[in-house]
Amino acid sequence: MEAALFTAQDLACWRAERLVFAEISFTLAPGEALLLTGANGAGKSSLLRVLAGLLPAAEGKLLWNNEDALADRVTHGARLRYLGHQDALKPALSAAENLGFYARLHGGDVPAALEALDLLPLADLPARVLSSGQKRRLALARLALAPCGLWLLDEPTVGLDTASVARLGPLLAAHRARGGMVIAATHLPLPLPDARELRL
Ligand SMILES: Nc1ncnc2c1ncn2[C@@H]1O[C@H](COP(=O)(O)OP(=O)(O)OP(=O)(O)O)[C@@H](O)[C@H]1O
Repeated sequence: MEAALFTAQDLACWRAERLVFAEISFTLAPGEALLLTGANGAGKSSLLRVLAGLLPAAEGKLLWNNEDALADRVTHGARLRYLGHQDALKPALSAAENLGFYARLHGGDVPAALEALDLLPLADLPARVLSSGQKRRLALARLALAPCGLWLLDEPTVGLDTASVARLGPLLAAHRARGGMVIAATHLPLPLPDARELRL
């Protein structure tokens, strides 16, 4: 078995003076995937934000290669892609322009990333006219831009039709095949074979 690359040790999180979760620990090796499941309000989104370094943990540690993952937050931010509930799109920019913004941040080829989510026919439309499923696909197209170590995905398939969920399969598989890790919060089935489950 490969050595752990990303490790969470005894994480706890408070929100609005309520303990949302405690004693959350896991390890992920290159290529592995973890599904976060649990009832509404169990803390899946909060945990993803903690793992992204966007929300401070009340307790616990995050390690990358056995070193403090958050010692340098810019480095941590650069090795992951975080996709929250919101699609983070500028309504007035076209689909291609929205993705171009992320391509300038992360690198990668915009037409190829649009193609990966079957969005080329919509490339020139302003994001405001896209349907909710098309907007979600455009958010997901950021994953197809440039490789990175860890994908943190919050309900990635909400609003997607069956064909679009299927398109996500090869994207996730290619990321894992090159050693990328995935942590996804979901209430829906995801094309992530052999993923472990962490129930909150
Ligand atoms: N910004 C916030 N301020 C205060 N409390 C919050 C905030 N965001 C979330 N919470 C609370 O933290 C708890 C966990 O919320 P979170 O969104 O992490 O759950 P979740 O498991 O992702 O839920 P869902 O399945 O509904 O998406 C909830 O009780 C929620 O009310």
